[in-house]
Amino acid sequence: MTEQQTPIALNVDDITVTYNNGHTAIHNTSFKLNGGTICALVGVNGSGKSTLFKSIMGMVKPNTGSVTLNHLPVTQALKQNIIAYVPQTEEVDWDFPVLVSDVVMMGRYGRMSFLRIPSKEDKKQVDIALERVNMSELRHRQIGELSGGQKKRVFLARALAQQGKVLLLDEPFTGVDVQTENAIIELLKSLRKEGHLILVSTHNLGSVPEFCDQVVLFNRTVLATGPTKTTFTPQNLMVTFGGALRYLSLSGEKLHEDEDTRMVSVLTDDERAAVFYGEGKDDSPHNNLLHEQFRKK
Ligand SMILES: Nc1ncnc2c1ncn2[C@@H]1O[C@H](COP(=O)(O)OP(=O)(O)OP(=O)(O)O)[C@@H](O)[C@H]1O
Repeated sequence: MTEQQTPIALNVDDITVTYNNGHTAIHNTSFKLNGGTICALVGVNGSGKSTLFKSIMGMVKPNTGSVTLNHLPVTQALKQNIIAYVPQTEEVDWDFPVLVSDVVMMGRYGRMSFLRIPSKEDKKQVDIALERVNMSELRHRQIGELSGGQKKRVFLARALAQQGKVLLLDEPFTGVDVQTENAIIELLKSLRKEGHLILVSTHNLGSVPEFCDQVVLFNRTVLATGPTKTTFTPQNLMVTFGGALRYLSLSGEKLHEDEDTRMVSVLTDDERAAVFYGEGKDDSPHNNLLHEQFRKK
C-alpha cells in the first residue's frame, strides 16, 4: 500500500508515563483518532498534555501501554515521516543563529540523505510551506528576530514541509493575535479537508467548537473523548476544570440537536465565543487560569 492509500489512524493504548523523579504525569490513557479530523486536547496547566504529545512522538517512553500510527510503532512511523510535531514556543532555543527558511528545511531532513543536500523537491516543499503560513517574505530573517506569532507560523511551516499526515500542535495559539489565530485555524481546516489528522492542545476554549470536530478532555488521563457536539459540554468541562467553570457560552453550530440544550447557549456568528466564570473567591490555579482567559477577551 502506498503512503497516500494508507488510512490515517492514531491509537493511544493505555499508556502510563512516570518521569525519573517518580512523578506519574499521565496514566491509563487511551483514545483513537482517524484522518480528516481536528481534535482538541483540553486540560488545565500541568495536566500532562505536553507529556502526551512527547509520548506520541517517542520523545518520552511510556512505562506501560503503546502508541501506534497507522498500526506502526512510533519509531517506524517517525522514519516514514508520517508525523510532525509543533512544540510549545518555550521549548525552542530561539538564540540559535538560523534563518527562517533553514528551520522550515529541517522538516525535510527525514527525507534527505545523510549529506543533507536539499533536492529541487525539498526546496519546492519549503516554498509551499512558507507560502501557506504567509511567511515567504521573512524567509531570510534570523528566527530569533521574529515575533511570537511569526515563530509559531515558522514551526507550523516546518511541520507542513515534512508532509506528515499526522500533526501534533502544542498550544499554537498562545501569544498570537486574533488575526494569526484565525489564519492558523483556516489552515488547519484545509489540512483536515486534505485528510490530515490534527491533534491540537489549546487553552482557548471558546474557539474549540469553531474548528475542532473531536475533543479529548484530559487531566492526567482521558476524562471524556468523542465528537465536540456531544463531548464538549459544560458538564464535562466542569469536571475537567475542577468545578471552577461556572457558566459557558459557545459559538458555532448547535451543540445539541435534541431538545436538551442544558447550559449551552448558541451565539450569533458575529459574537465572539465567550467563556464566563463565576465571581467566587476560589484562588485555585484552575480558577486563575479561567479568569486569565476571561481577561484576554
Ligand atoms: N521532564 C520531567 N520530569 C519530571 N516531571 C515532569 C517533566 N516534564 C513534565 N513534568 C511534570 O509532569 C506534569 C505534566 O506536565 P506537562 O508539561 O505534560 O503538562 P501540560 O498539561 O502540558 O501543562 P501546560 O498546560 O502548563 O503546558 C507536571 O506536573 C510537570 O511538572
